[in-house]
Amino acid sequence: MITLHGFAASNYYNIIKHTLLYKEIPFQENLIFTGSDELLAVSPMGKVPAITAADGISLSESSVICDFIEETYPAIPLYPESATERAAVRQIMKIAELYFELPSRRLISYVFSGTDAPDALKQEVRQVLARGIPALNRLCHFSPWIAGKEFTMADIYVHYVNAIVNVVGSTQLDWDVLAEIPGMKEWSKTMRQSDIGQKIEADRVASMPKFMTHVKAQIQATQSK
Ligand SMILES: N[C@@H](CCC(=O)N[C@@H](CS)C(=O)NCC(=O)O)C(=O)O
Repeated sequence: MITLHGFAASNYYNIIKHTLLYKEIPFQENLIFTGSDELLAVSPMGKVPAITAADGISLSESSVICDFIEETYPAIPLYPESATERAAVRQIMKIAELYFELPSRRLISYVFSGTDAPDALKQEVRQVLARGIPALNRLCHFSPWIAGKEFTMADIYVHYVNAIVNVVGSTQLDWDVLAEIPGMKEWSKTMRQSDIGQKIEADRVASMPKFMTHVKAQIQATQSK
């Protein structure tokens, strides 16, 4: 059975969890926070998520894990059959990661600590998001799914990317970023209201107290160095 390592407050973790649930693949969850040797043993960069597959091999990096899961468990597919359409799905995922998730993530420590990020940093983040928005506008269909008629890995991926974009936009940038992409908010609502979306959100909310205790301990440890 697959073991999913990490914690339910992580949006990347939830990409993999949603994928496993959607594809009806049995798995167990192993709660590990960042900064532990246990995590380094399964994730060379010490990042969440990681999985240990049925054959004992461990993998990290969410897009790599997504591809591995798809190739190993093709019965309920999350990528189209045609190579061109598969690439289009991956293009949406990559652009969302590079120009939506990663710039927003630069402000996440300020969200957790409840402090205001420096203006220069906010400006840098705004500039990248401002290029990501028209790119996603060009690529996303919402007809009804993000890449078109079929529900794909891009729907799962972008939904959890948006979790970070949303919280950073509202608390640090005073910017409703998703409202800039017509159709995105309605599609987000559908994703949130799905059975799996609701289960993952409930698990995330339940995990928050333990996670915040861990984050505060990390902040204190950094400050006392
Ligand atoms: N590129 C990685 C990013 C994963 C990531 O940044 N995970 C966060 C948790 S949401 C993490 O482990 N942060 C700790 C760190 O960056 O050291 C992936 O796609 O899986």
